[in-house]
Amino acid sequence: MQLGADHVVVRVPATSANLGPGFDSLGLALALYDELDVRLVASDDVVVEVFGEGAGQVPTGADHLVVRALHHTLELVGAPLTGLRLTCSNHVPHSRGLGSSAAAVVAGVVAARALLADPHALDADAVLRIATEFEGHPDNAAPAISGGATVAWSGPGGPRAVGLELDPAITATVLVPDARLATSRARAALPASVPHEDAAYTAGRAALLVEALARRPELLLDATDDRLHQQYRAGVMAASAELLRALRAEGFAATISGAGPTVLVLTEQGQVADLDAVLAGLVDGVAGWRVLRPGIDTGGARARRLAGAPEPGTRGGTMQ
Ligand SMILES: Nc1ncnc2c1ncn2[C@@H]1O[C@H](COP(=O)(O)OP(=O)(O)OP(=O)(O)O)[C@@H](O)[C@H]1O
Ligand SMILES: N[C@@H](CCO)C(=O)O
Repeated sequence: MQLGADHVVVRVPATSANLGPGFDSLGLALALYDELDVRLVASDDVVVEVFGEGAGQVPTGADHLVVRALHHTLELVGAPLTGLRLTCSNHVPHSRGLGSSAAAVVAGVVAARALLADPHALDADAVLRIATEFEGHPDNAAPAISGGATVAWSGPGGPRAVGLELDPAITATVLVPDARLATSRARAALPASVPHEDAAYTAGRAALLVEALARRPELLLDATDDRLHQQYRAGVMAASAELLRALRAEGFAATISGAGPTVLVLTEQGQVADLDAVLAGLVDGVAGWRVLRPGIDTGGARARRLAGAPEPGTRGGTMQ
């Protein structure tokens, strides 16, 4: 496969995975973005500049996660590997449960796709498959690719995802602590098995959540309850677990976002003032917490060619 462009820009959203009972399957894209500028250079050099989240912390050479995903994708389709200059303007907080690693990987894959002479060689399923190789589970990558709310699953043919209906009244509030937690550490806190009763309880809530998201937001509190992961992770994110408990006791559909420690609260637009009043007593002025209300992203990852061959449609792709 030949390259068809030498300069692309990419925008990819943050994501919140699990949404309570949908462990490793449900996810929601948030309008908080990493923006990247990728230029191929004539040498083999890889130079990465990072502004915002991750600056001074992530690698700045070929081992940068975006570059690894980009090179891996080019290699998969038999395209030549060249040096590049990558500039990242990041707004997705790292290691907080907002899908920063999935955003980086999806950005690398869609950037590689946009560089190809035939970007249609990789459809949205292929992007999800490659991203899942890096992530290990598809729940963040799926909404990062398509936007909106998604349910993702893996079968014999690899990972797949479908978009879910989302009531436009649903609003996402994210409570982001300063404290970081690596996904690997949160996953290590999970037990090898859970009681059948808890699995059945959680499966029922996940099914209900699909309806609550689509048409019945008044059911979000019940629908976001989980017994598979949050209780086991409380020990590695005590402050988030306590905030979650307090918000749910007040009637708000709070969940741990992804592997934590960010807390996601889903409300109807009309409940936002009530939520803010409760948050004023819980986190406002408490050192180390940021309250964000980013809106829900509906477009997913986008890549745009700035030079090279004629520009084909290089959106992150829609899923069936
Ligand atoms: N934009 C980025 N550029 C380079 N590396 C990144 C980027 N974003 C994340 N990473 C790498 O991924 C790590 C965070 O991944 P991790 O899976 O632990 O958390 P997360 O993806 O932010 O949260 P979650 O998976 O729970 O939503 C960072 O420490 C960094 O090494
Ligand atoms: N489903 C994943 C999301 C974080 O990557 C977890 O909770 O571990």
